[in-house]
Amino acid sequence: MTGRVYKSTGSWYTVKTELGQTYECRIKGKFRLKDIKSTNPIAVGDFVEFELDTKSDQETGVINKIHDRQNYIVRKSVNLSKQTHIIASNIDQVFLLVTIDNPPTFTSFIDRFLVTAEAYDIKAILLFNKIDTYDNDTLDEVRYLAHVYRQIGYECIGISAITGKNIDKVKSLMEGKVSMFTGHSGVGKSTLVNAIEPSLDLKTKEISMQHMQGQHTTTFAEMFDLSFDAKIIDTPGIKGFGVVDMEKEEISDYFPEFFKLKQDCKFNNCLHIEEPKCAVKEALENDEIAASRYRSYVQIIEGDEEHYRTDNWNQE
Ligand SMILES: Nc1nc2c(ncn2[C@@H]2O[C@H](COP(=O)(O)OP(=O)(O)OP(=O)(O)O)[C@@H](O)[C@H]2O)c(=O)[nH]1
Ligand SMILES: [Zn+2]
Repeated sequence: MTGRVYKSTGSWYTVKTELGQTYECRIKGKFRLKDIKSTNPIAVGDFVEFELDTKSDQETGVINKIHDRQNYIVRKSVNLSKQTHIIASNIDQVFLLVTIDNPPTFTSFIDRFLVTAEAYDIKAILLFNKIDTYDNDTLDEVRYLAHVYRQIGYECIGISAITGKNIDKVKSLMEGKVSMFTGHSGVGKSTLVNAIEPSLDLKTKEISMQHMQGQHTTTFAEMFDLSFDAKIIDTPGIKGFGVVDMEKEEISDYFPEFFKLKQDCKFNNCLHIEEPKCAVKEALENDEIAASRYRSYVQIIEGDEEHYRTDNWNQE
């Protein structure tokens, strides 16, 4: 039978068939995946083949095949260096919640997120939340940022998880798809998910607090079916959106507006930093590329993590 993994607790996987039946499944014997050094062979979101285990009293299943993944997000495993933990797979889109203040979301953070989404090959959408609280200047800032990111090709929506403004738009984007939500603590992720599906009580907060208190709770991603043909993957206790190792040379490929210009740079291995006749820098000088995007790019290239975290320059 074919099914999809909704939950994993280490040795057992909750698998749901197309008909909506769920089975607790195990993996039989050694299960290796080529090319991925992973601590877990099967992740939430995976499509798998399984057989019912007739020997046991309860109806359980044995997974014997995993379908190729469209994409997947990973976390570095704490103990085993070079090994990664696959958090979830086959994700159609990820929504980044952005607030201008309370808490502030800087463009450096947005751009890091977008680079990661590009590297993972997952569609990213920006949701500017709490617009019910903004004065005119702050709304101008939202409009400016939305303009910058729309120009690059990212969908941007101003929303309020409290008043319900544009929640219908978010819901219609979610139809027929698997979505994730991310953003700084306090941007309104729980409030938004609650506005989208009031009956769904995600455990995000509870579990991440246990996590912080140092209890040995291992947290796992989980997929939920919503009432309107949409799925959400919740990743309790997992900060951010995973990590991708990138070579310096490939970073600009994940800035779509830079990538488009790359062929016009004099050097085909141009890093768009010091090189002469660089199409990206020319575009920057002509205001065809946002200065904040270029700054984010340079920060990532320099790998200046400390600077990135403490950075609080204003978005223009
Ligand atoms: N005015 C207003 N307040 C909001 C909105 N969305 C969320 N909030 C408030 O912002 C605070 C944080 O919201 P949460 O939904 O808990 O934020 P979160 O992103 O889930 O936070 P973490 O669980 O820490 O990651 C709460 O007090 C919410 O009521 C909004 O659209 N407008
Ligand atoms: Zn260049």
